[in-house]
Amino acid sequence: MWVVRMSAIISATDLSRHYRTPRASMFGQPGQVIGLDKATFEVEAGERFGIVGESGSGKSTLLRLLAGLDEPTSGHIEVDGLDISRHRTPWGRTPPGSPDYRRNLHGLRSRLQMVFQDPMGSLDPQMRVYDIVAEPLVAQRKPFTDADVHRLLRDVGIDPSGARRYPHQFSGGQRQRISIARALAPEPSILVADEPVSALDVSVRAQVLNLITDLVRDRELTLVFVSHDLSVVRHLCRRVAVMKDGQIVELSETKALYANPQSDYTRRLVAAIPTLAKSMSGATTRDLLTESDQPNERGDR
Ligand SMILES: Nc1ncnc2c1ncn2[C@@H]1O[C@H](COP(=O)(O)OP(=O)(O)OP(=O)(O)O)[C@@H](O)[C@H]1O
Repeated sequence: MWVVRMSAIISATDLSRHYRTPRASMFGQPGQVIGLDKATFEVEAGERFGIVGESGSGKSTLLRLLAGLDEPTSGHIEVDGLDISRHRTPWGRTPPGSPDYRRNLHGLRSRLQMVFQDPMGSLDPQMRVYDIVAEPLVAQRKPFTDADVHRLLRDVGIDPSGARRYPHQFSGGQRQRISIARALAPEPSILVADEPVSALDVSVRAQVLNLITDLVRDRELTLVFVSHDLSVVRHLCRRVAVMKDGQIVELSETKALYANPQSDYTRRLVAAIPTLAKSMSGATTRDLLTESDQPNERGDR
């Protein structure tokens, strides 16, 4: 029998990020906080990969490294064939990158895009929706037309007639749709979603989750989805990494993780976190979407 092994699109080996903290006194030594400690994992192309953990467990630190927004203090990271492992010095400084590194980082911008937790905070309130969605294309000097921007808006369920408006004229759910359109604009191969629904009203969470699921499937994207809520990850992800104190304490197929959590920490997470399904009267995200999801402006909150 042939075993088809998919290729890793993200590969991290012993990836660490230690933060320096200021000296407590004039003669004291600066302290250190471990944001991420020797994380090793791979994400396969086209996979939906979840990262869960309580506040302070290192999820954002890991994401920043994946997105090239920060540099590790040690370890290796490769995203879509691009090595972005430039190390910070122990003094917290970043050495100038080699031309290869800078080229890789530039390449990463079009291959990996992020959707953040708070759509209001991540969208420039002074920019019109059209310019927000086109921004990555302008930054990467990619040619585009009005029709491209309008199609992106339609793809996320926003009527293109709203393209001249500003973010505050939309509801929270719609603003998150606009950030998703912006993330999709450069046609990335990887979408990283950092708690994309936790700032949204419970009634629209399922709609946005289903939108992400559909877009990821239709565009054959790799999804890295971060949440402190295991129930959300359960609906979306094939595998999940559980983080605690900067370490990956468990990494397994989502089903196995729920059926047979290996660590006490994971068991506690599974048992303790209120589930999306429970908070929505037992309906699954898919059920909720099929009931009614044709958002109108300010229709979803
Ligand atoms: N810039 C920084 N300087 C110092 N310590 C930091 C910095 N950023 C993060 N940390 C520390 O690193 C650890 C991991 O933080 P991180 O933000 O990655 O966790 P998280 O799981 O994303 O938490 P949350 O869900 O609250 O965002 C925490 O102890 C945090 O205090």
